[in-house]
Amino acid sequence: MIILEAKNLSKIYGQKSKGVTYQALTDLYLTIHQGEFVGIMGPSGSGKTTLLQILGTIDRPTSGEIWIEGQNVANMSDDELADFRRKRLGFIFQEFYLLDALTLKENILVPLVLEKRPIAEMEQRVNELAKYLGIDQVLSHRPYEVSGGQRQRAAAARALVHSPALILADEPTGNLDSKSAKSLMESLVQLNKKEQSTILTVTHDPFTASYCDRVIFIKDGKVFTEIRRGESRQAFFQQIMQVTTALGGESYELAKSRF
Ligand SMILES: Nc1ncnc2c1ncn2[C@@H]1O[C@H](COP(=O)(O)OP(=O)(O)OP(=O)(O)O)[C@@H](O)[C@H]1O
Repeated sequence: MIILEAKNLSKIYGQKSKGVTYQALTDLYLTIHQGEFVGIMGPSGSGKTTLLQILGTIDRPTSGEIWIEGQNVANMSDDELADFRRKRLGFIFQEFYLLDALTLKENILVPLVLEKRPIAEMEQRVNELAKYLGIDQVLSHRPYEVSGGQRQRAAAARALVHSPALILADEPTGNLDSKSAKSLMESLVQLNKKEQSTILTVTHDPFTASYCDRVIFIKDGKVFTEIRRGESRQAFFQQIMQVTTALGGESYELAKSRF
């Protein structure tokens, strides 16, 4: 089943009347199926964050269509979008955006409370996710009382708690050390398999991307190429490195040493 379909997507920043415009996305097409774990990579400035924000309905495209679960979100009003975003999407950012005044458990519960779900159901769901993500022992702690890796696991649990149609992540491992990054990605893969959740993540890190089923490379606001993972994650990592090198950009010597 197709969860997300973007057609002919373009984004122009700035105002034509002022003569200062920048075309960040050009006629981009993208299809994501249910249960897929997809990475988006590309050089700095290629349009990755712009794409994620538009797919996440945080920003609007200049033209084109975005269908999520069969609904054209580009046609929705701001109020409809806010409702749709809250109910059907989940977000994980590089900065964890947890509320310091709340415990991890309360932070994770926020999306369910907003949906007014029954308390017993909420408890069960949070405990189940926390166990999967290995944070069940620290649920009563506040964000500043746990490690960065645990904070990001809590943020992942919050993104998943209401079983959204699509989870959008922007550099989820960007603030994590390599060990925490590895275990976060392993947990996300496990959850993705178990819950058939659909995850789309922007990353500049080939190691993080190697956990995805498919990686789409963006260049100059268009899809440059895409590659799919076979049996071996290590072989996929090498492929990702090759495309990244072909596209130009940073050196990833450090990433290599993580296997
Ligand atoms: N609000 C804005 N107004 C004008 N130009 C913008 C705006 N936001 C982004 N851009 C430009 O659009 C292009 C794409 O930006 P975007 O942040 O999507 O790239 P990116 O691939 O995520 O880059 P990075 O890897 O460095 O985060 C860049 O050239 C950027 O300068």
